[in-house]
Amino acid sequence: MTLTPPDVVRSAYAQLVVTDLARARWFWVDMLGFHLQYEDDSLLCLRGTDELTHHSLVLRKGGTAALDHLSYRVRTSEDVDRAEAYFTALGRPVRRVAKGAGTPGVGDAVRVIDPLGFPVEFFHDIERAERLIQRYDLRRGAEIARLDHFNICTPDIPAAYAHYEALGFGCSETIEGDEHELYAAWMYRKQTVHDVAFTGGAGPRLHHVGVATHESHQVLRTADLFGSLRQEHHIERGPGRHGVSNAFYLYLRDPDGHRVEIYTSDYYTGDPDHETYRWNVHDDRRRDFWGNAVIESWYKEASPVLDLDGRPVPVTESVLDESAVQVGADGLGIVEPAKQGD
Ligand SMILES: O=S(=O)(O)c1ccc(O)c(O)c1
Ligand SMILES: [Ca+2]
Ligand SMILES: [Fe+2]
Repeated sequence: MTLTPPDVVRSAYAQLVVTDLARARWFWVDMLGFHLQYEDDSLLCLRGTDELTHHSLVLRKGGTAALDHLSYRVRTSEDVDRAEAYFTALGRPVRRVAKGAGTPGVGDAVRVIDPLGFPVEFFHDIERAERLIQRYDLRRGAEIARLDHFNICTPDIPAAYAHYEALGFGCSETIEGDEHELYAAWMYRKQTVHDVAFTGGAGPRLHHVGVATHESHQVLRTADLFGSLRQEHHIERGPGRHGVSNAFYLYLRDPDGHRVEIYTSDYYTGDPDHETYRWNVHDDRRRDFWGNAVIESWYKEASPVLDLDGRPVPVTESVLDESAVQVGADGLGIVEPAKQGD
Protein backbone atom coordinates (compact mmCIF):
# COMPACT_ATOMS: atom_id res chain seq x y z
CA MET A 1 0.00 0.00 0.00
CA THR A 2 1.59 3.31 -1.06
CA LEU A 3 1.56 5.85 1.74
CA THR A 4 0.46 9.36 0.73
CA PRO A 5 2.65 11.89 2.54
CA PRO A 6 1.13 15.18 3.74
CA ASP A 7 1.50 18.07 1.26
CA VAL A 8 3.95 20.29 3.16
CA VAL A 9 3.79 23.97 2.10
CA ARG A 10 6.70 25.31 4.16
CA SER A 11 8.64 25.31 7.41
CA ALA A 12 6.27 27.31 9.61
CA TYR A 13 7.53 27.70 13.17
CA ALA A 14 9.95 26.44 15.78
CA GLN A 15 8.96 26.15 19.45
CA LEU A 16 12.00 26.60 21.69
CA VAL A 17 12.28 26.11 25.44
CA VAL A 18 14.12 29.02 27.07
CA THR A 19 15.14 29.27 30.73
CA ASP A 20 14.73 33.05 31.12
CA LEU A 21 11.78 34.48 29.20
CA ALA A 22 12.78 38.11 29.84
CA ARG A 23 16.32 37.60 28.47
CA ALA A 24 14.92 35.70 25.51
CA ARG A 25 12.43 38.52 24.90
CA TRP A 26 15.33 41.01 24.84
CA PHE A 27 17.24 38.91 22.31
CA TRP A 28 14.44 37.89 19.95
CA VAL A 29 12.14 40.95 20.20
CA ASP A 30 14.33 43.94 21.13
CA MET A 31 17.49 42.91 19.24
CA LEU A 32 16.18 40.80 16.35
CA GLY A 33 12.96 42.78 15.93
CA PHE A 34 10.38 39.99 15.97
CA HIS A 35 6.86 41.28 16.57
CA LEU A 36 5.04 40.01 19.67
CA GLN A 37 1.76 38.38 18.64
CA TYR A 38 0.95 36.71 21.96
CA GLU A 39 2.49 36.92 25.42
CA ASP A 40 1.76 35.40 28.82
CA ASP A 41 4.05 34.67 31.76
CA SER A 42 5.29 31.42 30.24
CA LEU A 43 5.03 31.80 26.48
CA LEU A 44 5.83 34.28 23.69
CA CYS A 45 4.52 33.91 20.12
CA LEU A 46 6.60 35.95 17.65
CA ARG A 47 6.51 36.74 13.94
CA GLY A 48 8.57 38.61 11.37
CA THR A 49 7.60 41.84 9.61
CA ASP A 50 6.30 40.01 6.51
CA GLU A 51 4.44 37.20 8.26
CA LEU A 52 0.66 37.09 8.02
CA THR A 53 0.00 34.17 10.37
CA HIS A 54 0.08 34.11 14.16
CA HIS A 55 3.76 33.23 14.65
CA SER A 56 6.92 31.69 13.23
CA LEU A 57 8.73 31.37 16.54
CA VAL A 58 7.40 30.33 19.98
CA LEU A 59 9.45 30.70 23.16
CA ARG A 60 8.22 28.58 26.06
CA LYS A 61 9.69 29.01 29.57
CA GLY A 62 11.17 25.79 30.92
CA GLY A 63 13.93 24.30 33.04
CA THR A 64 16.31 23.26 30.24
CA ALA A 65 16.95 24.92 26.91
CA ALA A 66 15.75 22.58 24.14
CA LEU A 67 13.74 22.30 20.95
CA ASP A 68 10.12 21.59 21.91
CA HIS A 69 9.13 20.95 18.28
CA LEU A 70 9.55 22.00 14.68
CA SER A 71 6.35 22.71 12.77
CA TYR A 72 5.42 22.52 9.08
CA ARG A 73 2.28 24.01 7.55
CA VAL A 74 0.41 21.60 5.26
CA ARG A 75 -1.85 22.60 2.38
CA THR A 76 -5.23 21.37 3.65
CA SER A 77 -6.77 20.09 6.87
CA GLU A 78 -6.96 16.68 5.16
CA ASP A 79 -3.15 16.78 5.04
CA VAL A 80 -3.12 16.79 8.85
CA ASP A 81 -4.99 13.47 8.69
CA ARG A 82 -2.54 12.26 6.02
CA ALA A 83 0.39 13.16 8.31
CA GLU A 84 -1.22 11.20 11.15
CA ALA A 85 -1.73 8.15 8.93
CA TYR A 86 1.73 8.46 7.32
CA PHE A 87 3.72 8.49 10.56
CA THR A 88 1.44 5.93 12.21
CA ALA A 89 2.16 3.56 9.30
CA LEU A 90 5.89 4.22 9.83
CA GLY A 91 5.41 3.02 13.40
CA ARG A 92 6.41 6.38 14.85
CA PRO A 93 4.97 8.00 18.03
CA VAL A 94 2.00 10.12 16.91
CA ARG A 95 -0.21 12.46 18.94
CA ARG A 96 -3.21 14.50 17.78
CA VAL A 97 -3.32 17.98 19.29
CA ALA A 98 -6.75 19.60 19.12
CA LYS A 99 -7.18 23.34 18.49
CA GLY A 100 -6.66 25.14 21.80
CA ALA A 101 -4.76 22.24 23.37
CA GLY A 102 -1.43 23.04 21.74
CA THR A 103 0.35 26.22 20.73
CA PRO A 104 -1.81 29.39 20.82
CA GLY A 105 -3.13 30.38 17.39
CA VAL A 106 -2.64 26.93 15.87
CA GLY A 107 -5.65 24.81 14.93
CA ASP A 108 -5.98 21.03 14.80
CA ALA A 109 -2.47 19.51 14.50
CA VAL A 110 -0.57 16.27 14.75
CA ARG A 111 2.77 15.90 16.48
CA VAL A 112 5.15 13.02 15.81
CA ILE A 113 8.62 11.82 16.61
CA ASP A 114 9.94 11.44 13.06
CA PRO A 115 12.31 8.63 11.91
CA LEU A 116 15.30 10.93 12.72
CA GLY A 117 14.10 11.33 16.32
CA PHE A 118 12.81 14.90 15.95
CA PRO A 119 9.57 16.27 17.46
CA VAL A 120 7.68 17.57 14.42
CA GLU A 121 4.20 19.06 14.11
CA PHE A 122 2.00 19.30 11.02
CA PHE A 123 -0.90 21.76 10.97
CA HIS A 124 -3.05 23.64 8.48
CA ASP A 125 -5.27 26.07 10.42
CA ILE A 126 -3.53 29.02 12.08
CA GLU A 127 -4.88 32.41 13.08
CA ARG A 128 -4.22 35.20 10.64
CA ALA A 129 -2.42 38.28 11.93
CA GLU A 130 -2.50 41.98 11.09
CA ARG A 131 -0.48 42.87 7.95
CA LEU A 132 2.66 44.69 9.16
CA ILE A 133 4.62 44.47 5.90
CA GLN A 134 4.54 48.24 5.41
CA ARG A 135 4.56 49.35 9.03
CA TYR A 136 8.12 50.62 8.81
CA ASP A 137 7.42 52.63 11.94
CA LEU A 138 7.21 49.39 13.92
CA ARG A 139 10.46 47.86 12.70
CA ARG A 140 13.27 47.29 15.21
CA GLY A 141 16.75 45.82 15.46
CA ALA A 142 17.56 43.26 12.74
CA GLU A 143 14.09 43.81 11.20
CA ILE A 144 13.58 40.06 10.72
CA ALA A 145 11.12 39.51 7.85
CA ARG A 146 10.23 35.82 8.17
CA LEU A 147 11.30 32.34 9.18
CA ASP A 148 13.30 30.73 6.36
CA HIS A 149 14.48 27.28 7.47
CA PHE A 150 15.39 24.72 10.09
CA ASN A 151 18.86 23.17 10.23
CA ILE A 152 19.03 19.87 12.11
CA CYS A 153 21.98 17.82 13.39
CA THR A 154 21.62 14.16 12.57
CA PRO A 155 24.17 11.33 12.49
CA ASP A 156 22.92 9.75 9.27
CA ILE A 157 22.57 12.32 6.50
CA PRO A 158 21.50 9.80 3.83
CA ALA A 159 18.65 8.65 6.12
CA ALA A 160 17.58 12.27 6.63
CA TYR A 161 17.72 12.86 2.88
CA ALA A 162 15.59 9.76 2.22
CA HIS A 163 13.00 10.74 4.84
CA TYR A 164 12.49 14.26 3.49
CA GLU A 165 12.62 13.09 -0.14
CA ALA A 166 9.75 10.71 0.71
CA LEU A 167 7.88 13.74 2.08
CA GLY A 168 8.22 15.37 -1.34
CA PHE A 169 11.07 17.78 -0.58
CA GLY A 170 13.40 18.77 -3.42
CA CYS A 171 17.16 18.99 -2.94
CA SER A 172 18.81 22.30 -3.92
CA GLU A 173 22.42 21.70 -2.83
CA THR A 174 24.65 19.08 -1.19
CA ILE A 175 28.14 18.72 0.23
CA GLU A 176 29.66 15.42 -0.86
CA GLY A 177 32.96 13.54 -0.45
CA ASP A 178 35.15 12.26 -3.28
CA GLU A 179 33.15 9.02 -3.28
CA HIS A 180 29.90 11.04 -3.18
CA GLU A 181 29.32 10.29 0.52
CA LEU A 182 26.75 12.81 1.70
CA TYR A 183 27.97 15.27 4.34
CA ALA A 184 25.10 17.79 4.17
CA ALA A 185 21.96 18.56 2.14
CA TRP A 186 19.53 21.44 1.72
CA MET A 187 15.91 20.51 0.95
CA TYR A 188 12.81 22.53 0.11
CA ARG A 189 9.07 22.66 -0.39
CA LYS A 190 8.75 26.46 -0.75
CA GLN A 191 10.54 27.73 -3.87
CA THR A 192 13.81 28.82 -2.24
CA VAL A 193 16.99 26.96 -1.26
CA HIS A 194 15.64 25.21 1.81
CA ASP A 195 13.00 24.62 4.44
CA VAL A 196 15.24 22.11 6.16
CA ALA A 197 18.95 21.29 6.01
CA PHE A 198 21.06 18.61 7.64
CA THR A 199 24.37 19.11 9.46
CA GLY A 200 26.27 15.91 10.23
CA GLY A 201 26.70 15.38 13.94
CA ALA A 202 25.29 13.76 17.04
CA GLY A 203 21.52 13.90 16.82
CA PRO A 204 18.67 14.46 16.99
CA ARG A 205 19.66 18.06 17.89
CA LEU A 206 18.56 21.44 16.51
CA HIS A 207 21.50 23.13 14.78
CA HIS A 208 19.78 26.43 14.05
CA VAL A 209 16.71 28.31 12.99
CA GLY A 210 17.30 30.42 9.87
CA VAL A 211 15.44 33.74 9.71
CA ALA A 212 15.44 36.04 6.69
CA THR A 213 16.00 39.77 6.29
CA HIS A 214 15.37 41.58 3.02
CA GLU A 215 18.79 43.16 2.73
CA SER A 216 22.41 42.32 3.55
CA HIS A 217 22.82 45.70 5.28
CA GLN A 218 20.35 44.45 7.90
CA VAL A 219 22.64 41.47 8.52
CA LEU A 220 25.57 43.83 9.00
CA ARG A 221 23.50 46.15 11.22
CA THR A 222 22.61 43.19 13.44
CA ALA A 223 26.29 42.52 14.10
CA ASP A 224 26.85 46.24 14.77
CA LEU A 225 23.91 46.35 17.23
CA PHE A 226 25.35 43.51 19.30
CA GLY A 227 28.81 45.09 19.16
CA SER A 228 27.47 48.51 20.18
CA LEU A 229 25.78 47.07 23.27
CA ARG A 230 28.83 45.04 24.38
CA GLN A 231 26.85 41.91 23.52
CA GLU A 232 29.33 40.71 20.88
CA HIS A 233 29.64 37.36 22.66
CA HIS A 234 26.28 36.49 21.05
CA ILE A 235 27.99 36.59 17.64
CA GLU A 236 29.27 33.13 16.72
CA ARG A 237 30.07 33.10 12.97
CA GLY A 238 30.11 35.70 10.19
CA PRO A 239 28.99 38.03 8.70
CA GLY A 240 29.88 36.31 5.46
CA ARG A 241 28.74 34.94 2.13
CA HIS A 242 27.78 31.26 2.00
CA GLY A 243 28.96 29.03 -0.81
CA VAL A 244 25.93 26.78 -0.45
CA SER A 245 22.79 28.90 -1.03
CA ASN A 246 24.82 32.04 -1.88
CA ALA A 247 23.11 33.73 1.05
CA PHE A 248 24.68 36.49 3.14
CA TYR A 249 24.72 35.31 6.75
CA LEU A 250 25.42 35.93 10.42
CA TYR A 251 25.09 33.32 13.18
CA LEU A 252 24.13 34.32 16.70
CA ARG A 253 23.61 32.35 19.92
CA ASP A 254 20.65 33.40 22.05
CA PRO A 255 20.93 33.64 25.88
CA ASP A 256 20.24 29.90 26.14
CA GLY A 257 22.71 29.02 23.39
CA HIS A 258 20.06 28.36 20.73
CA ARG A 259 21.67 29.20 17.38
CA VAL A 260 19.90 31.53 14.93
CA GLU A 261 21.08 32.46 11.46
CA ILE A 262 20.29 35.86 10.02
CA TYR A 263 20.08 35.05 6.32
CA THR A 264 19.34 36.94 3.10
CA SER A 265 19.46 36.71 -0.71
CA ASP A 266 19.38 33.06 -1.65
CA TYR A 267 17.68 32.03 -4.92
CA TYR A 268 14.59 30.57 -6.64
CA THR A 269 14.22 26.77 -6.92
CA GLY A 270 10.63 26.41 -8.16
CA ASP A 271 11.01 24.88 -11.63
CA PRO A 272 10.06 21.19 -11.83
CA ASP A 273 13.46 20.26 -13.32
CA HIS A 274 15.51 22.26 -10.83
CA GLU A 275 18.92 20.55 -10.58
CA THR A 276 20.85 19.91 -7.33
CA TYR A 277 24.13 21.82 -7.09
CA ARG A 278 26.82 19.59 -5.54
CA TRP A 279 29.83 20.89 -3.54
CA ASN A 280 32.91 18.83 -2.74
CA VAL A 281 33.77 18.65 0.96
CA HIS A 282 37.35 19.71 0.06
CA ASP A 283 36.16 22.93 -1.54
CA ASP A 284 36.80 25.48 1.18
CA ARG A 285 34.37 27.98 -0.42
CA ARG A 286 31.42 25.67 0.24
CA ARG A 287 30.47 27.07 3.66
CA ASP A 288 32.02 30.50 3.31
CA PHE A 289 32.49 31.64 -0.29
CA TRP A 290 35.46 33.79 0.75
CA GLY A 291 37.22 30.81 2.35
CA ASN A 292 36.84 32.01 5.96
CA ALA A 293 37.14 29.22 8.53
CA VAL A 294 34.07 27.70 10.16
CA ILE A 295 34.46 28.07 13.93
CA GLU A 296 34.50 24.67 15.64
CA SER A 297 31.52 25.43 17.89
CA TRP A 298 29.41 25.77 14.73
CA TYR A 299 30.10 22.13 13.87
CA LYS A 300 29.92 20.75 17.39
CA GLU A 301 27.30 22.63 19.44
CA ALA A 302 23.51 22.35 19.05
CA SER A 303 20.28 22.28 21.09
CA PRO A 304 18.83 19.04 22.50
CA VAL A 305 15.28 18.07 21.50
CA LEU A 306 12.30 16.88 23.57
CA ASP A 307 9.98 13.93 22.97
CA LEU A 308 6.19 14.26 22.93
CA ASP A 309 6.14 14.14 26.75
CA GLY A 310 8.80 16.85 27.13
CA ARG A 311 11.67 14.49 27.97
CA PRO A 312 15.10 14.98 26.34
CA VAL A 313 15.67 12.60 23.39
CA PRO A 314 19.03 10.74 23.68
CA VAL A 315 21.49 11.47 20.85
CA THR A 316 23.40 9.08 18.58
CA GLU A 317 26.94 10.01 17.56
CA SER A 318 27.67 10.88 13.94
CA VAL A 319 28.79 8.50 11.21
CA LEU A 320 30.82 11.10 9.28
CA ASP A 321 32.54 14.20 10.68
CA GLU A 322 32.93 16.99 8.16
CA SER A 323 34.98 19.06 10.59
CA ALA A 324 37.55 16.24 10.72
CA VAL A 325 38.19 16.57 6.99
CA GLN A 326 41.39 18.55 6.44
CA VAL A 327 40.01 21.55 4.58
CA GLY A 328 42.18 24.66 4.26
CA ALA A 329 39.57 27.13 5.43
CA ASP A 330 38.34 25.06 8.36
CA GLY A 331 41.73 23.76 9.49
CA LEU A 332 40.00 21.60 12.05
CA GLY A 333 41.73 18.31 12.68
CA ILE A 334 43.74 16.41 10.09
CA VAL A 335 42.31 12.95 10.63
CA GLU A 336 40.55 11.62 7.54
CA PRO A 337 36.92 10.84 8.46
CA ALA A 338 35.93 7.28 9.20
CA LYS A 339 34.45 5.90 6.01
CA GLN A 340 30.74 5.10 6.26
CA GLY A 341 30.22 1.58 7.50
CA ASP A 342 33.65 1.43 9.24
O1 LIG B 1 27.61 27.11 5.57
S1 LIG B 1 26.83 26.71 4.38
O2 LIG B 1 27.21 27.47 3.18
O3 LIG B 1 26.93 25.29 4.13
C1 LIG B 1 25.18 27.09 4.71
C2 LIG B 1 24.30 27.40 3.69
C3 LIG B 1 22.99 27.76 3.98
C4 LIG B 1 22.56 27.79 5.31
O4 LIG B 1 21.29 28.14 5.67
C5 LIG B 1 23.44 27.44 6.32
O5 LIG B 1 22.98 27.49 7.60
C6 LIG B 1 24.77 27.09 6.03
CA1 LIG C 1 32.05 35.70 19.25
FE1 LIG D 1 21.02 28.02 7.74
